[in-house]
Amino acid sequence: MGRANRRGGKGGRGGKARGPRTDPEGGDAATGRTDLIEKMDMHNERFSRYYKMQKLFGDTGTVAVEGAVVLGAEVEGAKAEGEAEMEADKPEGEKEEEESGEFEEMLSAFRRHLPTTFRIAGSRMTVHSLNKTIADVHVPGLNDVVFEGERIPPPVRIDWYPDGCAWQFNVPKKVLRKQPQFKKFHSFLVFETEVGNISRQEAVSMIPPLFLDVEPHHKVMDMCAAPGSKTAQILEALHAQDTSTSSSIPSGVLIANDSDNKRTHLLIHQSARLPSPALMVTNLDASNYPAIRVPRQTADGKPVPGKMDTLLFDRILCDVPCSGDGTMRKNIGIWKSWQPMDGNGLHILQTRILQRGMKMLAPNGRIVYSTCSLNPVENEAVIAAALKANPEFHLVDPSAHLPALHRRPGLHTWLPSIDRTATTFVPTYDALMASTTIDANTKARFVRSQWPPSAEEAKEMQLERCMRIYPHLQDTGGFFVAVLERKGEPSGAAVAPSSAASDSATATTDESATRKRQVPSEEEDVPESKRARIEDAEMDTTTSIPADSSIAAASVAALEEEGDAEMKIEAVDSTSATPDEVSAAPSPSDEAGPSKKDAGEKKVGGHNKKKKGDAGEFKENPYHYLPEDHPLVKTCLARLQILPTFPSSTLLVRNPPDQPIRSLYLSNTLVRSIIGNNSYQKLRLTAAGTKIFTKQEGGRKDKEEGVSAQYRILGEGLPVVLPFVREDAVLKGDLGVLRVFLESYYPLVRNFDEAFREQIERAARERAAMFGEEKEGGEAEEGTGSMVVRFSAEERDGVVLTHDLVLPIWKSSVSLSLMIDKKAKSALSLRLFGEDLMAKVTKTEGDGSGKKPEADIPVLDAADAAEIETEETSAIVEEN
Ligand SMILES: C[S@@+](CC[C@H](N)C(=O)[O-])C[C@H]1O[C@@H](n2cnc3c(N)ncnc32)[C@H](O)[C@@H]1O
Repeated sequence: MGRANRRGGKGGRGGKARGPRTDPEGGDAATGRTDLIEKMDMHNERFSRYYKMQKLFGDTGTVAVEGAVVLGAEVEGAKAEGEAEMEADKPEGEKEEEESGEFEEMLSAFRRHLPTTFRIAGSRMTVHSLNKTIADVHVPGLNDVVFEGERIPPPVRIDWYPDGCAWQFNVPKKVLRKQPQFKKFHSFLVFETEVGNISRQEAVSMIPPLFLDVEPHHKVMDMCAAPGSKTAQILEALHAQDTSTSSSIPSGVLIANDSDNKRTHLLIHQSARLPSPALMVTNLDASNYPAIRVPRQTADGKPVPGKMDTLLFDRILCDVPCSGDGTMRKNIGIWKSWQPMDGNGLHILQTRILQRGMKMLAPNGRIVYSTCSLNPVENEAVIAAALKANPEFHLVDPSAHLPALHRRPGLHTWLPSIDRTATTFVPTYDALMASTTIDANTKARFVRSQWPPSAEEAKEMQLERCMRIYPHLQDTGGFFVAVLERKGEPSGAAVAPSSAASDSATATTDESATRKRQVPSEEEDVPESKRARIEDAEMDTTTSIPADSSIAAASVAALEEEGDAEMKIEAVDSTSATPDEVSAAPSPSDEAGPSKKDAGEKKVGGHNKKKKGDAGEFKENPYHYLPEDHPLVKTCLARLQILPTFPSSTLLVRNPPDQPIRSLYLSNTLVRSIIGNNSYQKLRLTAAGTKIFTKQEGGRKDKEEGVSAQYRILGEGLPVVLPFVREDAVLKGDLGVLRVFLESYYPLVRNFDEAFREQIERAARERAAMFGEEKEGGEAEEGTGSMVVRFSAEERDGVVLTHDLVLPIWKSSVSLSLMIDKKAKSALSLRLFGEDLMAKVTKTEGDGSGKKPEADIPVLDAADAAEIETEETSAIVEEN
C-alpha cells in the first residue's frame, strides 16, 4: 500500500480514505462489497475519460471519448477540438462497444471488494510452521462453510507468491464475526498479525521487493519506506540465512527512509517484528538524500587510511508517493476525488526521487520503481525521464520472474490532460507551449517529461518492460512496477562492487571527476546547506527537469488542485523551493484550480508548516558505541551468560553519556561505520540496529545503576543474541512447561514439573554463587534475573510444536515469568492449544492463587509492549 498525502484524506497511497461507510454488516451481492458503498458513488467521469484516452488496452479505433477534447488535430490518432464532442454524440451502441470491453472489465473489478490478503512474515521457521498450520489446520475446516444459505469460499494461496506463503480470502465481515470456523481463523490471523508473524499486505504491494532480489550482503535503500510493509520484506531477504530460532547478522545494510517523521515511527514499530542489526531508519526527503560517507577499503576489504568514499547501494526501492488510484477498491474515497492533476503534480517529485536513487546505485545494482497508480504520467513518464537522463541504466526484462503473475506491458505513449476535469488533452509539450488558448499560468505547471518520448525513444528504452497490474487480471489492486539496472561501471569511474563475503562498505578505487559530480563528497568540505543546492543543480544538469523556480511553482500549483495541502507540502520539499519562490508561484487559472488568493495563501502556509515541523520534529538522541571493555558491558554479558565471541564492539546506546544506560542495541559493523562517519543529524537518524538488552525496571533493583544494575534479554532481541548464549545456560522446557507459563502471569517455581524446577534451581544457585548477590538481610539472593528456555519441537496429546521455540524468562525469588508481551502470549496459546489461556487470568491474579506478584518481577515496560496501532494491524481488525 502507499500514499501520496500524509493523512490519506484523499485516499492516496497508504492513507486511509474514509468513504461513505454505513452498515458494516451489510453487503452488496452484485459487487461483493461489504461496506455498502453506494454503487452510484463508484463512478468518476474524469477517471473514465482520462483512462479511456490512455488506451490502456490498445487502440479501440474510432470510438470517441465523450467530453474529451484534444488540443490541435495535427497529431496522429488525436481527435481535434470539437471533433471529439461531435463523436460523443454518436449512438449509445457504439460507445457501449468500448465500455463492454476490457476497460469496463477493469472498472467493474475496481468496484468489487478487495480480497483480504496476507503473507507469512519473518525469515525463520515460523514461516514454514505457520503456513502449515493454515493449510492443515484452518483451511480444511473452511472448505465447506455455508452461511445463511450461501457457500463461503475458503482462503486460497496467491499462486504467484513464492513458496505459497501468501493467501487471500474474500468473505463478508459478518461471516468472520459469526461463523464459528471463520471466527476462529480470524482470531488466529489477528493475533499472528499483532505479533508480526503475519503481514496483512495488499497482494500487489508484495511485488516490488520480490523483484529487488535482495541478498544478505547487499546494501539496500528503501527511499520511501513507511509504513514499512516492503521494508519488512527486504529485511526478511537480508536475514534469509537465519535459522528457526536464531538470527544471522547480515553484512549488508538496509536504510529505510521516509520524509514523514511520524510515519518513520510506524516503520520502526513494524520492523521491530524482525529485529535486525543491519537496519537504519532515516527521516529525509528522498529526492535530496545526502551522500553517506564510509572509509575506503581495498577490493579485499582492507582499510585505506585517511580516505573516504561515498556509500553506493546494491539495491534501491523507490516506492514513491503517488495518486494511489490503483487502491480504489480499498480507498474508496478516491472514486470521488480522483482527477488528473493529482498525478501531474507528483511527476516531478517522483522523477527526482528515482533519479536520486540512480545516483546512489552501485555499478550493476538494481532499482525497483513502483506506484499504486495506473497513471502513465506517474509511471512510464517517470521511467522515460530518468532513463533519458541516465543512459547507463536500462529496463530489465522481468518476464521470467514470477511467471504466474498476470501483468501487461508498459505503455509507449499516453496523452496528458492539463485540467482537473480531464477535459483537455494535449498531445505534446510543444503543442501546449504553442497554444494560444491556454494561459501562461497553466502552461507553467507542466514539464516536458510528462509527455511520452518519441516512438523511437520509447522503443529503444523498451518501456514495454514496465509492468502494469490491473485489478481484473488477478483480483488485486492496480499497480505499476519497473526494474532498472545500471549497465556496469558509471562512465569514468571505477567503483568496486560489493563482495558477498565482506561485511564492508562499497569500496571505490578511484574517485573520478565524473563520480564526484554525480555524488557530491563530504571530502569536498562543502557546507551542508550549500551541498544540497549543489546536488540539486547537478541533478538538474543531467535531467530534463529544469531546476528553476518555475518548476517549483509548476509543481506546487499543480498540487494545489482540489486543495490537497498534504500533497502540496511534499512537492514543495521536493523542489527545494524557497518560500519566496513558492509564494511567487503563478496561480492556477479558474478552470484548473483555486483562486489566486487561495493558492498563494496555501503555498506559504503549507511551506511554513513543514519548515516549522522539520525544525521541531527531529528530537532523536545520538547513538554512542560503548567501548568493549566498558564495565557495564562486561558485567551485563557475564550475567546473561553470553560468550566472548559476542560482537560487543557494535553495542550502542542512545542515552546522553551522563545518563544511566537503560537499553543496549546491537548493530553490524557496516551500520557502525556509517554512524561513525556521518552526522546523525544530517541523516536524521531515527533508529539503528536492534534493541537486545534492557535494564530491569520496576523491581527491587530499580534504583541500581552501573555495573550493579540487572539487564535482561528482550524477546525481540533474543534471536540475535541466542547464538552467543552459552548452550549450557539455555534451560530445556516442553509443552507442559510452556502451558504453565501461558496459564498465569507469574507461575510459582513449585508449579512446574520436577525436571524443570531442578534446572531453574541449579541455574539460580550458579548465578548467585557467581555474582555473590545479597538480599537486604545479608542472605544470598536466589539467583534472580534473566534466563532463556528452549522448548523443543514435539507432539503431545494432539498439540504440535513444529519447531524449537526459544523464549526469555525472568526468575524472581519464588516465581517465573515469560518475558513476551501479552498479545504474543495469546497468539502462541491460540496457535498451540487452540485457545487463549491468558484470557482466563487477570494481572492481579498473579500466580493464579490470588497472591500479588512479587516485587522483583519486572513488568514489561512500555517500549517492550508498545502497541502503536499501525494501519496494517488495525486494518485486519477493522476491515474484516
Ligand atoms: C507509497 S508510500 C510508501 C509505502 C511503503 N513503501 C510500504 O510499503 O509500506 C510513500 C511514502 O513516501 C513518503 N514520502 C513522500 N514524499 C517523500 C519524500 N520526498 N521523501 C521520502 N519519502 C517521501 C510518504 O510519507 C509515504 O510514507
